[in-house]
Amino acid sequence: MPVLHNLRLPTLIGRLSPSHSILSSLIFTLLGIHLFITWHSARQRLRKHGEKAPAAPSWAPFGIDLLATAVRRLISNDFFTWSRELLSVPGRTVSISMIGQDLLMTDAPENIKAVLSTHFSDWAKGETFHTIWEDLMLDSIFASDGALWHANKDMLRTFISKLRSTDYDVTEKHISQLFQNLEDGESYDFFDQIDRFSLDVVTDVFFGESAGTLTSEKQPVREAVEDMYVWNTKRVLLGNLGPFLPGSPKASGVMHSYLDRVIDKARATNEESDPDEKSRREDSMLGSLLRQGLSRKLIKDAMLAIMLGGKDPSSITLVWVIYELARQPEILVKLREEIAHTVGFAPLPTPGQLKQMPLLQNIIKETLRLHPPVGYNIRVAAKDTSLPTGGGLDGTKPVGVLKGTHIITSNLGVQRLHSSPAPPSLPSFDIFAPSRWQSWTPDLWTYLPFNHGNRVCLGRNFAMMQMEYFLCRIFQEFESVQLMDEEMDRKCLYKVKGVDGREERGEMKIKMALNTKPAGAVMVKFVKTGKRQ
Ligand code: HEM
Repeated sequence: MPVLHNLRLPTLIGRLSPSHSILSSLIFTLLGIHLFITWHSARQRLRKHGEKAPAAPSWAPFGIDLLATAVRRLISNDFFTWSRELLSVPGRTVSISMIGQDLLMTDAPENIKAVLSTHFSDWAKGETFHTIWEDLMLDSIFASDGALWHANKDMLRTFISKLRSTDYDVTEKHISQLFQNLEDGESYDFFDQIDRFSLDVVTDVFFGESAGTLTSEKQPVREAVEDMYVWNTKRVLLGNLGPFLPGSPKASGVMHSYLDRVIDKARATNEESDPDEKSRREDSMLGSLLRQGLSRKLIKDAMLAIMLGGKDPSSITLVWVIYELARQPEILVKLREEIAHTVGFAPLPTPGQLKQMPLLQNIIKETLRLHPPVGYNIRVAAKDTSLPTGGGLDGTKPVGVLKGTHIITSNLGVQRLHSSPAPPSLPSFDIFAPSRWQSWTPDLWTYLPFNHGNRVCLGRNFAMMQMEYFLCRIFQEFESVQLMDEEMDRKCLYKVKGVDGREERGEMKIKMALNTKPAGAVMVKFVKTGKRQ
């Protein structure tokens, strides 16, 4: 080693024999020819399908600067603003070249439609995504393609798509627990509470046994899921290099031992003392899968789909509803009037009554528009293909896409930037205004919180029922909700630089960790009737 260390490269080359020099020149020439042919044939293949999308500006070799910016903006919860800046090009589609890989990003409705629907079979979740998320998702529906995805979908659809009357009873049981947690006049991190509520409900409904997080101090499962969301989202940004970074074996272990415990308990507790409870357990998804004699692995795939799909997105939507209503209390006053007229404050709402509450429906629609929990989707091209628009100088030509190229479609972007100009009577698309829905119907592909196409959310009816029921119940119980701005400020959640350079309170930032959610704790205090503070 010390000998080699003392040799400089020119000295080393000078000492090579003539036959070695010829050989190395030959190798370099062949390598150069190979690279040229690969580049040329890729260009030809690309041209067959369309033009290039404009490139995101970059100055460093191999787009290292873009990677650094992506990671920095991700960590500072500023990814949405960055993606918006990048997408302000005529065709709303950019090509981002980082560490030797091309990534496309788009919020053009035509392109989103092509990826999710009209060219569905050209796109997949892909092997990279599967490998990165395997420690959390196994082979569940969220990480599978092709025949495996079809099998997962057929299995889950039976259980998720139809609502049962007992779902309301289970929801009510956990709402009562949540109210007990909230009514002591303290302030709470609302996401923490609502996320526990959602997990307890979905596990109770689909596994026949609640995770019981609303009543426990420690939250190992939720913390493990969050750890994996945050770390794996960063790995996803590295594209094909992401799988080379380690996963989170500890967090994954916590998750899997929880699932094992639930399965073992469900197998063991066939002799339930309460006959109603016993039959509800047997009717649950887990009860049914166990009766079918499916392998533990397949059962876990299904349980993970329920836990991941059923917990975060509904919790995120509800925390944004509460955040927005606390900032616009006049909307909450109107909502309570609607509740008073339709249900009253004492009886439990029926499914029919919930559907007859236009303001409640519009509040949910508007929240899902402004704050979609699945703000971005990622896919990879399964073959050479094209996107209908975004290529060429004016951004109107089809974009050619080579097999293996990843694409990020931005639901957040398209839902805040309607393709046609907003009528002057409508508020800006960046503002929370449920009233816009009284006179506005978006085009199909500009509003897709549950996605459209083949991979549309299987749990959307369940989610809508949960959110409608929850919001009606909480505002039957509580008259108002206050944002604890000072507590949030202390945690430095959403400070921005004001005009005079001093920090002031801005909009809550958006954190991207698989899903898109408030970057900081939404600290709230709920106030009961007659207890206004
Ligand atoms: C506000 C609540 C919800 C929103 C906004 C939402 C949104 C979405 C979106 C955008 C997708 C597509 C993801 C992708 O293509 O990668 C999806 C898929 C899915 N969702 Fe939801 N979801 C919600 C609630 C739920 C609930 C409560 C469940 C189950 C109980 C659920 C189960 C699923 C499943 C199983 C899929 C996979 C569909 C497939 O890949 O074929 N979701 N959801």
